[in-house]
Formats: sequence, C-alpha cells, structure tokens
Amino acid sequence: MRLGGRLAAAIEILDDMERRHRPAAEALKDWGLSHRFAGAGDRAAIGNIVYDALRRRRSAGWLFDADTSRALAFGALALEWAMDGAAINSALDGDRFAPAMLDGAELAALSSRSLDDAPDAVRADCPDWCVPLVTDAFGDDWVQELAALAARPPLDLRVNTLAATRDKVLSELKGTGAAPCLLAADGIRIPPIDGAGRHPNVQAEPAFRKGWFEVQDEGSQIVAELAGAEAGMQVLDYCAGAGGKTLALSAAMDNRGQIFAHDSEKQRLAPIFDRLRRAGARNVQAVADASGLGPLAGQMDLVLVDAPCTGSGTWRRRPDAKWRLTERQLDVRLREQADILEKASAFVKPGGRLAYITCSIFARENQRQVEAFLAGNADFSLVEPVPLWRARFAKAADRARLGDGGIVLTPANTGTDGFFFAALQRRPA
Ligand SMILES: C[S@@+](CC[C@H](N)C(=O)[O-])C[C@H]1O[C@@H](n2cnc3c(N)ncnc32)[C@H](O)[C@@H]1O
Repeated sequence: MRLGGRLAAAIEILDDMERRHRPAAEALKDWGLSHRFAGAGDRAAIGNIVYDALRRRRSAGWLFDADTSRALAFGALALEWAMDGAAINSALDGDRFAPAMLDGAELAALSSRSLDDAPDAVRADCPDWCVPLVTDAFGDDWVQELAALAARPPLDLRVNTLAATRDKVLSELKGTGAAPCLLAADGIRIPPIDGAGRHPNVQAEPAFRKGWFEVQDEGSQIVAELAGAEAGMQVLDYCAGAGGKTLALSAAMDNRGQIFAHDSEKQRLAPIFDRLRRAGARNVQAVADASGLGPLAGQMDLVLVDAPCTGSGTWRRRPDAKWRLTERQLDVRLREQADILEKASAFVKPGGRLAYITCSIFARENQRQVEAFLAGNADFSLVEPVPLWRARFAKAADRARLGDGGIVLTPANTGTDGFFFAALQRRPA
C-alpha cells in the first residue's frame, strides 16, 4: 500500500472508533482482520497515523479548524510525519486508494494557522476538563508537560537479573537501536520510531522466551526500584495485576524472601504464572482470594500498592484513553485508591513501609491521596522524597519532580511514562 491507502484506512478506523465508541487497539485489530491483504508494514504505518492523530487530536483539529477524522489523520502527517501540504498532496497524487487530496481551503488553513496562536489546552493536547487537574500537578509547566505526554513513546525493556545481564541482552538486541536507559539500573531503551517505522517485535526474540527481559516502561522500573525491596524481606504486592512490578521486585530480592502477589480480580492475575516461570522467579506466591491474606496482617516489611488509576501518565501509549476518560471515572478511581490504601496498610508491620504508586499525573490521585491517608493514620509518616530519590538516582538528582508529598516522573522530566511514588513508613513498635 502507498501512503494514500494507508491514510484512507486510518480515516476509516478513526471514524469507526468515533461511531462505535471503541478503543483504538480493537478498531485496528478489526480492520486488520477484514483487510488480510495488508502486510505488517502497512498495519504498522496505519497504526502510527491513528495513534499520532489521537495523541495530537486537538492540535491537528486546530490546524484544519475541523474535528473530523480526515482533519485528524492529515493533521497527524503534518505534525508528526514532518510533511507540509505540498508533500502530502504529491504523495497522494495518482493513488486511486487515497482520500481526496487537500483542497485549496485546507492547504490555506495548513499554511496559515500556527499552533503558536492556539489556546494552551490545544497546544497541550489536553481535554478542557482536565486542565485544573494538570495545573494542580504542574503549575506553570503544565503545557510543556502535557505536550511531552502527546509524543511517541520509546520501547523500554527491563533486564531480568535472575537470568541475564544488561550487556548480554544488549548484545542479543544488536541492530535494534537498543541502549542502556538513563536511570533504571536494569533498563534498556529502544528509541521512539519515526514516520511509518515500527519497533522490533522483541517478544519474538529467543532472549525473551528464555526470560532474559520483560517489556516495561522505565518509569515502572524506577518506581519498583524506589520501593526498596531487598533479599529476605516479606513483601505484599497488593495490586499485582499481571505482575509487572512483582517480577521486578523478585529480581531485586534475588529470589530470596517472600512476595505475596494479590489482585482483587482473579483474571488479571492469571498471566502471572507463565511470566514467573519464564523469569525463573521462585519467591512469589499468588494469593487471589483476599481471605488468604489474613495471616499476613501486620507482618510485611513492604506493602506495594500499585493502585488502579486513570492511567493519565500513559497517554503516550494509550492516547484514546485521554479522550474517553470522564470525571465520573476519576471519582470512582479516587474512592478505590483511598479504600485500597486503608486496607493494604493493615499488612505493614511496625517499622515497615507502604509504597504507593500510580501511573497517573493528577495530584488528586497522587499527593492528595497520600495527604488524606496520612491525616487519618497517625502511625504512618511520609519518607522524605528528596533523600529517597537521591539515594538511588544521585546522578539525576534534579530530574524527577520531588517534594510536595512524593516523587513524580514524567516524559518531560525523566523521559518515562508519568508515574507517582510515595513511601510511607509505619512507626516502629
Ligand atoms: C495499575 S494495575 C496493576 C499493575 C501491576 N502491578 C503491574 O505492574 O503490572 C492495578 C490493579 O489493581 C487491581 N485492583 C483494583 N481494585 C483492587 C482492590 N480493591 N484490591 C486489590 N487489587 C485491586 C486491578 O485489578 C488492577 O489489576
């Protein structure tokens, strides 16, 4: 397929998403099933246009002064594929599968309208209702922070130190652009792709099948590192899900001590068994039923709460979620987080730690939750974020946003997905 056919497919998929209120991944998958002639390269390019259009939805709409799928897809090419109107039209010329070429009015809009003149929320590609949430989080930096959350993400891997070294994995991935991450001790980064490119399918690599690495954003690796799990500890991963953090904790503990991996949704926990086996993690016990946690009350050195959240820190990877999120959903998450913090804190032993993590950038899900918890739990206190960060990431002392109740990672500052981390210490007996 040439660019024109790919662009037409992207418009069709964006239309389908809008009409049937469905996530991008689902609409892309369905399109692939009903267009089996499209090769892997075509699918990747179409996916890139769709995701770029969703990441830059408001900017693209602004450039064409329209909110149609056509405007978004053409806008994606202008904003992320570095193509001007003439270049786009020349690529579509003579392609019978292409959408109509840009007309005079569209070309004029594209060449005369500038994002420099756009309202802040447009330049930030942020829903209006979220603006108070992000100004609360980032103050004057909010436009810059949100703009970075609308860029293409890298592909990050965590080397499983139970099975391999970073050098060994890097040498297996030679030719992919893989290089050590800036901050995470065991992280490897393959930079964001350009234009129609695609990341290598690392999960098809023999090294992946041997359990040498996992796919995990560097931010997720950093917060797992900040939790401070050590060999011999008793640890409860209270919201373990498919076990991304559990695996990182197990490696940090060198398979010594015990991790109890719990999640209230049994099916979310299901993939953990294969992942543990592949990684050679032997100090993890999955506990699906909350009643099985009873004997652990007041016994844990560390309780990790990787809380259910809006996921606003992952908008680079799931840009459709940004436009689907509602205030009601945020309220539900806030209630869940407060409830989980209360319940999970009961498992921390005197002198032990509760690590609170979200992949959200909203202060209401982060610092404000910590403040509310501390206000009602006098036997817990906040571990000072600055020394906590510096003890592990001294070389990058000024990168994360520190203070005000926790540690905030963002694409603009740490080059990672958006994450929040706070450690709360229980008073010794
Ligand atoms: C952010 S995800 C966890 C991701 C996982 N820790 C990882 O690193 O891959 C949050 C998880 O919390 C779980 N959850 C939601 N409510 C819960 C509750 N009341 N108790 C325990 N887990 C809960 C969800 O099922 C979901 O799997």
